[in-house]
Amino acid sequence: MKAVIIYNSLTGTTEKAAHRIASEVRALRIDATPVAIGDVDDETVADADLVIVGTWTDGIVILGQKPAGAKKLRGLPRLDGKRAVVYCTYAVDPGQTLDKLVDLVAGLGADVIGGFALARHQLNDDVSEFVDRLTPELAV
Ligand SMILES: Cc1cc2nc3c(=O)[nH]c(=O)nc-3n(C[C@H](O)[C@H](O)[C@H](O)COP(=O)(O)O)c2cc1C
Repeated sequence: MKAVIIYNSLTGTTEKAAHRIASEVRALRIDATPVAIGDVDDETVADADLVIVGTWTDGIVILGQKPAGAKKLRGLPRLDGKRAVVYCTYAVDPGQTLDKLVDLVAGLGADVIGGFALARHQLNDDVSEFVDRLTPELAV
């Protein structure tokens, strides 16, 4: 099992989450690599069994929230036949960001098996809960 964590980060929170997810997943003896969205190429996803995609919440605090970098995300390599999990980080309220991110990544052809919104003020706790929820899927 090999997992890749693709992150889109502006100020570092989503990147930090990606690295923390990677280290928690590695603690389960599963290969996990964080990759910034700008560094992703076809090879990054080719041999991944699970693709985790994370971005930050962009909106007007509690209105019109959406996944940041949608254009970049839509430009990722196709994920046909891949299982994927998504996450967004947020400050106050992610609104529909996660659902929109699920749709976006499903649009790349992935089978999206779950998603999680991570609050930036309790990032470590939320990452732990996220990885706990993910653990049964990682055993497959
Ligand atoms: C332009 C902009 C708009 C944002 N809009 C929202 C929002 O509508 N709701 C929210 O909860 N957080 C919002 N945030 C906060 C970010 O989603 C949050 O801080 C996130 O963790 C930042 O991730 P990053 O450090 O990886 O860029 C916004 C941040 C920016 C810069």
